[in-house]
Parts: sequence; structure tokens; C-alpha cells
Amino acid sequence: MEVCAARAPGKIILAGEHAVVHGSAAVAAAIDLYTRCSLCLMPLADDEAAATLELDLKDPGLTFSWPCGRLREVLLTDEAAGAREARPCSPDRLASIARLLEEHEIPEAKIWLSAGLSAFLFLYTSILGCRPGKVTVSSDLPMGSGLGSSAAFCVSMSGVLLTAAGVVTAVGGISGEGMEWELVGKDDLELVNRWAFQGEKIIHGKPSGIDNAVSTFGSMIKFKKGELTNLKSSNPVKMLITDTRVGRNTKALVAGVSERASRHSDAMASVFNAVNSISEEVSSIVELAANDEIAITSKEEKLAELMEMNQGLLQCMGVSHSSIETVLRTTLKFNLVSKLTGAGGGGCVLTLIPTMLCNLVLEKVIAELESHSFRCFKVEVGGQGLQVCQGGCSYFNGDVV
Ligand SMILES: Nc1ncnc2c1ncn2[C@@H]1O[C@H](COP(=O)(O)OP(=O)(O)OP(=O)(O)O)[C@@H](O)[C@H]1O
Ligand SMILES: C[C@@](O)(CCO)CC(=O)[O-]
Ligand SMILES: [Mg+2]
Repeated sequence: MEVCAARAPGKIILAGEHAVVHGSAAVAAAIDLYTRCSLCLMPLADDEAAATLELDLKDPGLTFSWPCGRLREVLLTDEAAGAREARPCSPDRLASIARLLEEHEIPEAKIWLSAGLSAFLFLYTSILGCRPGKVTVSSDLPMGSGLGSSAAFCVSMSGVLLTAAGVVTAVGGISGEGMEWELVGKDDLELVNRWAFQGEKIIHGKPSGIDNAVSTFGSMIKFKKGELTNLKSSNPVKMLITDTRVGRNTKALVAGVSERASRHSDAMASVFNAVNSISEEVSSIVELAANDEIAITSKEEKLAELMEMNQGLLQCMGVSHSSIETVLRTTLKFNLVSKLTGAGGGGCVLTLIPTMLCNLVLEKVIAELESHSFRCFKVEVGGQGLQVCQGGCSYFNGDVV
């Protein structure tokens, strides 16, 4: 029984969501909330009929299982076609995967899971073929809320599958959560990122690639047309995240913005262009070294103003929501600036926490936000990306794997 695990972080977008899909720059950072996947590969059993692929999703609390023979029959594949290069999921393969999912009763209230399940079946069978195994997924991230849960799912899944395939190897240790997590080298990360992007395409339709990139590589990045620049921030950027708990779906929101762009192409091109300038300015400001109180305050004031401008343009794109507006109004009472993060339409909102803000005020802000039934998170910004645990990781989320 071969065992390995991987974890990948969620993200916040400081500037540029949606516009990044249309070629503008955006700025994003990893946060210390993770999705973890563990994989237990079963030996190729003598009892062929009993061999299954199992997926245990801890957060929705659902498990799925497919007989390996049925996977082979429907997907017309056995051996993985090679994990060393990422391939897109063809429309025919996606249709076959949909047939496999129809054989499961997914509760109507959790039907949004089918996109993630399709991405799982595509990644697993493309990387490992129809081998029997058990995959367990658990996450700190609220799903479908703008913190990149789909990307963290695809990155951690690709990471664990490619590690099991022997294509990705760990290079060094850091520890956390009682496990020996290890970092992965640059070329291997590139490969994981390319596979995760193919998974994101199944979930998002037309992703820019920023979410999987920041989840894979970590840190704070500027991203434009697939190009990634690492931003070296000398002063930590402190953000409060508020989850409005209003569910939404990134694929539909991205499609909505594209439709608006095709109806009003000149106006929307100007909006995307303005967002590009905001993201460029945000990326220069985060890299500015600020050594004293005055410099830090001026840096934060500029960031706050740019966030406010970006939020206005997101409203122009049609992706704000009354719950987001409630967060904006609530934080403004305390002179704090907020903007939505991720795809909007509900989901999460970022509030810039100035270094000089006293804890008592922050606690009051949180209490008022939570009185609206929102949920607040204080997160560390700009940490590590994908990490893996090869063999030896005997314990995962309470499950022996
Ligand atoms: N831990 C998980 N287990 C199963 N499926 C997941 C998990 N995390 C994400 N998903 C899949 O990803 C979908 C959510 O992706 P979506 O892109 O809509 O939101 P998000 O990634 O959280 O937000 P954003 O894209 O705005 O950052 C879920 O509906 C599900 O299909
Ligand atoms: C809305 C979007 O810009 C960010 C979602 O986190 C979509 C994408 O870039 O793929
Ligand atoms: Mg997503």
C-alpha cells in the first residue's frame, strides 16, 4: 500500500479579479488556509472485480466509489497516457465523465460538487490510469466563496497524484499540522500547475490561471496573461477576510462578465484597462520598503484607495452583491476599506487592516460583521504554496492512510 499526501493553500486577490481573465494584470497572495489530499494506492489486486477507486470528501461529508472495471469501460482507457505533460480534457472525455457521475446520487443541495468530481476523475485517470486507490480530501477553505477552493483542490490533487506517479519529488522539509510536509522543486511545481490548470478549466470554464498559480507557487504574485512575477513585500499586508456565506459559482460569474464585455466592448475595455493600472500600482506599492510609521501609513493609504477604486470597477462589471455592500458599509463606519475578493456575487470580502489599528477596534469590527451572520478570518498572507508528504505520512485528518 503506497501512501502520500499533499496540501495547497487558498488565496486572496488584492486587485484585478475578472479583468485578469481579459488580459489585465492582477495581484494575488497565498493564505494559510489549506486543502489537503491523501492517496492510498492499492496493490493491483488478484480480485479484479473488487478493485475500486474511492473518493472521500470530508467537508461535504460524502464518499464516492467507482469500480475500476467500470472506469475502464466508460473512459475507454486503462493506462495513464503519461503524466509528464498536462493534457486538456476533451469534450468526449468530459461527456464520459458526466455519464459516470450520473450513476451516483448526488444530493440536489450539493449538486455544485459535480464540477469538482469531474475534475477529480479527469486528473486521477489521466495521471494514474484506472488503478485502485482511495483519495481523501479535507479543507480549511469555505467552498465556492472566492478564496480559491477549486484551485487548492486541483493543485493538492495534482500534487498528490503526480507524487504517487513518481513524477514529482519532494526536495526538503518543513513541518506543520504534525506532518513532515516537504517543498517541491520549481520544474515539478510547473508541471503540477499545468495539470491543476486543466482541472480548473473543468470547474471554471475559462480560468485565467491566477488561482492555481498562486496556490502552487505560494507567496504574493503579479499575474498577467499567464506570466507570473514574484512580489517581494518587505512589510506584511494585513487583511481581514469576511465570508458573507452567500453561495455563488465562479464559472457563472466569469461568463456573466464576458457577456457584459461582449455587449459593451468599448466601455468594458476601458474598465479592464483601469483595473490593469490599479493592479500595476498595487504591485509596486507592496514592494516598496517602508521603514517608519509615516511611510507605512502612506503605503497603506495608497493601497486602501486602490482597493476602493477596484471595488467600484467590480461593481461596473456586475459582480458585487447586497451582502458585499453590507460588509463595505460596516467596515467604512470604522474608516476601513474593503473590496470583494475572487469572483464576487457573494463569497468573501477583504478589509485592509492598517498596522496602527488597535486590536480593540478590530474586535469591534469583527463583532459587528458577525452580527450580520458573516464569518471573519484573520489570515497570514504570502506563505508557501504546494507541499507534499511522501510515504511515511501515516496519519491524515484522523484517517490512517
Ligand atoms: N474540498 C473540496 N472538496 C470537493 N470539491 C471541492 C473542494 N473545494 C472546491 N471544490 C469544487 O470547487 C467548486 C468551487 O469552486 P469555485 O471556483 O466556484 O469557488 P472558489 O474556488 O471557492 O472561489 P474563487 O474561484 O472565486 O476563488 C465546488 O463547487 C466544488 O465543485
Ligand atoms: C474571477 C477570477 O478572476 C478569479 C477567481 O478567483 C477568475 C479567474 O481569474 O480565473
Ligand atoms: Mg475557483
